[in-house]
Amino acid sequence: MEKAEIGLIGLGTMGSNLALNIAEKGHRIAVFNRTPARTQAFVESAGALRDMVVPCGSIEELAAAIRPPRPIIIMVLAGDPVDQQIAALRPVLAANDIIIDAGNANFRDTMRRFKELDGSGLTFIGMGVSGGEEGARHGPSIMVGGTPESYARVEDVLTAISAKYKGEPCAAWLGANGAGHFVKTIHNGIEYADMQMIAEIYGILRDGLSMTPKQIAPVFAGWNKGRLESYLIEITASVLEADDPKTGKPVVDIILDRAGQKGTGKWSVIEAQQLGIPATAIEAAVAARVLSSMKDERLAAEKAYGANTLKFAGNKDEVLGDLELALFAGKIAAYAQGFAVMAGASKEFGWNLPMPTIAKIWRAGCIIRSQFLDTIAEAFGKADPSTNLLMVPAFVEIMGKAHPSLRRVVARAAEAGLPVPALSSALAYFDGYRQGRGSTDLTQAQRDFFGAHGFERIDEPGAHHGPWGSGS
Ligand SMILES: NC(=O)C1=CN([C@@H]2O[C@H](COP(=O)(O)OP(=O)(O)OC[C@H]3O[C@@H](n4cnc5c(N)ncnc54)[C@H](OP(=O)(O)O)[C@@H]3O)[C@@H](O)[C@H]2O)C=CC1
Ligand SMILES: O=C(CO)[C@H](O)[C@H](O)COP(=O)(O)O
Repeated sequence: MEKAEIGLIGLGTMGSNLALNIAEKGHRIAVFNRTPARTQAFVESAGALRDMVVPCGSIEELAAAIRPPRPIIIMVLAGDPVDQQIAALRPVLAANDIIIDAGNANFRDTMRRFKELDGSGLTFIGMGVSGGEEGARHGPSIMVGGTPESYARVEDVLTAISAKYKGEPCAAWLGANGAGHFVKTIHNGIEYADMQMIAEIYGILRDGLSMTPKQIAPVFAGWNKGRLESYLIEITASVLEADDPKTGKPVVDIILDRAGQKGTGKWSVIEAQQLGIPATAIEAAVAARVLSSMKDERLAAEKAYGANTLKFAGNKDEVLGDLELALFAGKIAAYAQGFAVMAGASKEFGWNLPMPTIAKIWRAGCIIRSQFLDTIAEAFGKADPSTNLLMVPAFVEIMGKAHPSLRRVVARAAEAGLPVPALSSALAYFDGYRQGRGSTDLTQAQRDFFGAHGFERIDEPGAHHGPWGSGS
């Protein structure tokens, strides 16, 4: 039988769809899954692409089915399963073969795997893939980390299977070793913030304005025709329209309000903290998921304090206008934070991350795809990529007009007792960022008072101490 050009391990949601996408683009693919029944089911579902797929019952069979040098994609759960698959592959592979981890790996694991494979003759690529099931099948956004030479060897396949934005492939080499997985992690961190802010606006519409899901759906659908146009806003409208076949109720009304998470949001926040870069909207989004998981405690607290019955103040049409602009302003702050974290990591790890390219390959295929990313790509194309998005001229103008709405929404939500942690964090970040003289002069004085840590003066260089005497 004709050898396959590429291999793939892991036929779950992402792997099976990615394999069909690769096959559809004319690349014969050998596949292996730990549980053989899944391989069988995959082959049966391949339809017209069946002839392009070579099912394998073992790793040895997989290696033998591919034409060397063999590129093999690992698409299994992140963490130990990836190490297990690498360990299983090593004895059956030869020099110049390429192992590509395409799952949501922690970039620190990716860095370690690069080191472990160094000198083995094997090439490693850490590759972030976004777009969920549909994206994997018809065109994801692909973020590659590794050497430019190893990318060159798989570039044709990756660009062929990737999403296209006005004909441009949404796949790119972003830097050495862990760069691709780091960028994917921050993509997901931004995704968390985006989703949380949308959920907060939905909460205001539902609880503050007493609107039903069917009434809220067209609001989001309308917003999707303007500056908020994005995949997440689009699916929000679809989700709110959907009914539960069992009860006939809107699906959202029967879904338990306990959000899951697999780790990438948390890693974004940990890395932001490690780098000393504020990512407060992402942090608030992760914390909101954690708080949501404490359902029993929340129910007990509602009993203790009483259910909130306050309504959101203001004329409905004006409020809807404010909510739309507030969401946009919050989104700008969250993206500013995400890009700032990537700029910090780029410096720290010597990646030289191409910010305009990152914005470009996020314009289609991925979960946070939006029109807005085209504006970011254009803005970063004209500015130093380490500039905070809030200081890029195009965004100074946009944010200047949008922040009063964010302020009104956060203030009214606070008065109505409606939690808007990501929106309010975004606002506080913006206000803190644009405040020339803040209030940490007092923090510095306190630190010096109790710990003799010293402070800088506004009128003299050097380290100074306050006149506290032995008050500490
Ligand atoms: N779902 C999504 O929207 C996205 C997911 N990702 C990432 O892609 C990766 C795969 O996710 P997804 O396809 O959703 O996951 P699924 O749960 O659908 O599939 C998991 C796959 O991993 C395999 N697997 C699990 N543990 C092991 C192990 N110890 N050894 C070998 N194989 C193992 C499973 O094999 P078996 O059949 O034997 O259980 C299965 O093929 C993850 O890293 C995920 O974070 C990235 C982008 C989007
Ligand atoms: O990578 C993805 C989307 O881009 C995956 O869907 C991921 O699982 C989302 O993260 P979480 O499960 O933590 O919400």
